[in-house]
Amino acid sequence: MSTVLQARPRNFVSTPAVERIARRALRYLQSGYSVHLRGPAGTGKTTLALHLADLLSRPIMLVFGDDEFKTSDLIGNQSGYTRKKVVDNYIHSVVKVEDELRHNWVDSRLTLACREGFTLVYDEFNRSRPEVNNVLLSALEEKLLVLPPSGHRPEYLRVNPHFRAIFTSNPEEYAGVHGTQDALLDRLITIHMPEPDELTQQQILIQKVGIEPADALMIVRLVKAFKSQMGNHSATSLRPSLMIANICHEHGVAMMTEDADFRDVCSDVLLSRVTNELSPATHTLWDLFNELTASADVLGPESNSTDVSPQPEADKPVETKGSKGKSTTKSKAKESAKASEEADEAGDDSASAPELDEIESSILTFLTARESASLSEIESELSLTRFKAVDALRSLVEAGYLQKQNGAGKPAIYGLVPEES
Ligand SMILES: Nc1ncnc2c1ncn2[C@@H]1O[C@H](COP(=O)(O)OP(=O)(O)OP(=O)(O)O)[C@@H](O)[C@H]1O
Repeated sequence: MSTVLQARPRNFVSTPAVERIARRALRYLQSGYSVHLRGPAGTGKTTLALHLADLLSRPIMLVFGDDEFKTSDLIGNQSGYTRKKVVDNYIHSVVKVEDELRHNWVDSRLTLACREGFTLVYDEFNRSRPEVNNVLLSALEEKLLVLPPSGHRPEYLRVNPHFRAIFTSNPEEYAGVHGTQDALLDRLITIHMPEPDELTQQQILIQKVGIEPADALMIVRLVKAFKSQMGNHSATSLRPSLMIANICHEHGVAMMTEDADFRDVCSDVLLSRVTNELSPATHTLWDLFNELTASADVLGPESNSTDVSPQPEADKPVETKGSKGKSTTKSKAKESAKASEEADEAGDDSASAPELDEIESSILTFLTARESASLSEIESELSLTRFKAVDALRSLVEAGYLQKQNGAGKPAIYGLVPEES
């Protein structure tokens, strides 16, 4: 017996890139064509296929390609017998016995889908041997499914007009994958599924795992950078990113490149996937951790001042932390106002107060209300990208508005520079 699947992919993430592919595929399906989603492992083909099948609002038959498959696994087979015995004893001296033995035919998923007009999702169909899939050729083109000869039922099944098929496949260079007959490809509309873009991967991590946008972005970038440096193009970074995010989220591991547990999780997930030698791969990963740590490591105490991105002279505060000790944010504001008044009186532009851009001002306003926050919190509250947040925080720390506190193994916290007593 075949079970009908009512699939509603949970947390399906639809970003503009996903939406575009989905719209294209849906258009073809609505016009009566079958669609083939092809791409490397982990690009979201199965998820999209089920989403599309769900959009078609018909029951779904899900089949997974398998090298061991026989045609009967697709269309059905004879299963057991029905015996019919008629004993006719109408005239007591004559007994007529009719004994009939019939094979029972059981539809498999393709036959059921064709008969009832369901949507067939044939996942990784090229893992089945090509000759097994031949039965699809007439079903897709002539809309006739050819069944094995039998004296008790028709050998041709007219395909229900609602029947649609969505195929997914990995490229042929993958292990365990067969070539596909041109005749079948010719009947399908093939859409190439590339690696999901950064935004899609980030959104999938946020929605499926429930982590902060900044953490999701950092993991996606780390995995992507590692994969590209290792020259690994056979799989996407989505699955390993999801694994790392899930494990860290469930076990309370700080998603920070300087955290030892985080590094362990990433190493276990990522290094097991590389075909390169382990030692250089480990070095590459460690270099990436350090690079990312450095890029998120906004200017700390004065000792890091060489790290500061240069600012135009006129924008620099009148008093810097290094020259006259720490000033408070409030007193800085007063200083700025005073400096600006003096400058107005003297007609001198050079002493004007440091100008804050929109992002810096919004961070200051946010921290005035919150007192302190981590980089991730600032990013997500103010919807900033990591680079914009880091740049703005660096400027604010350098200008003496903010201070950064590094906690061992915990995210750095930014807060207003306290009032001088
Ligand atoms: N649009 C999406 N929304 C939510 N989750 C997604 C989306 N796309 C992919 N995923 C998630 O990414 C992971 C990989 O997706 P999926 O299994 O669909 O990829 P695939 O291309 O079929 O991989 P394979 O070729 O290895 O079978 C899954 O955990 C899936 O839930």
